[in-house]
Amino acid sequence: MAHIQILGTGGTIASRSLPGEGAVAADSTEVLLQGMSQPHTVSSLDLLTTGSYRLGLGDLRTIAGFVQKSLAAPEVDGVVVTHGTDTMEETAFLLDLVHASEKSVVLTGAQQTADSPAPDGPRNLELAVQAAACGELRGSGALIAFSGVVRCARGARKAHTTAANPFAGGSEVAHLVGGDLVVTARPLARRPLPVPPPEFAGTRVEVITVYPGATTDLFDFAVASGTGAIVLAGSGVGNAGPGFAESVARAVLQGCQVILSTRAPWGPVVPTYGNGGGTDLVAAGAVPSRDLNPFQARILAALLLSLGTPAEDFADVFSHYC
Ligand SMILES: NC(=O)C[C@H](N)C(=O)O
Repeated sequence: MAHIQILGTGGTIASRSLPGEGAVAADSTEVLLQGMSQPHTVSSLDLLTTGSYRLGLGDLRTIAGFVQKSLAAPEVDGVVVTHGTDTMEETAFLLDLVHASEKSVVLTGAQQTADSPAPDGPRNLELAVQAAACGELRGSGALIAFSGVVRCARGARKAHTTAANPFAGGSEVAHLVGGDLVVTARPLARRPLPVPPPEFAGTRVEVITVYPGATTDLFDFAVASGTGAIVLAGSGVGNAGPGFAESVARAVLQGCQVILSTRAPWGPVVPTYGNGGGTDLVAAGAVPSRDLNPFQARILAALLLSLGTPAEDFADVFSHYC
């Protein structure tokens, strides 16, 4: 029997529909745990009670701090974070980047509110506790457990708005077979980064997407208004239209880091094309995000900036973690 620390942050798993107000996070983790059957002991703490679409980087830092403290407690064998699904991939990836324990941290949530006729929260929470307690999954870092599947935080994204399992990507490490958790893979371990310092909360990293006819106005405005970095969600393997390579070069000269990611949902950034494409964007100083989607690339960039990574080392350090 293991002891699992549950940290609540809200999301649909904790939400109830209020007449005229829509679904709002309301339930404490105590309430989520009522009637849950599992063989492990649990303790719970409510950090936040909010939809994940309202979270800021300061909230992600708070969550990371409590996760770290919980993992360090000798009586705790694993940690579960209940969280909205909208931005779970960001929090999960931050937790993975700073994860420095053999114990697992497992994020879960729900697609149906707690007061819906068929809530999925209780069985997702049971799965998350099972995964956090699973000895075979030790050393796997931050994981997302949802709808019978446990996957790595790195590479996971909310890929469907309403499906029972909205997550795709992120290597699958385990799944349920008739109530048993079958472990199928182990993720690569990377050297953990330090937990976010207070500066993380105020670090600005904007995501700008390209599309046919996109001007550089938003990009240039972000640079002029002092953003620390921009993630450019390019087309395909990482391309952008007229003017972007010049804007990237100007941004980098002014000390704004530029990350080249892709608006395509899957696949790596592979600088290939000239005439303003990825080859020119990288020559202008953009750092390819490889397999990281724009939103996880943004979290890595914000963490590195907040840690005071020197501008001349940024590309190397970023490339090491993407
Ligand atoms: N399914 C969910 O949890 C979505 C919710 N809007 C949230 O991210 O908080």
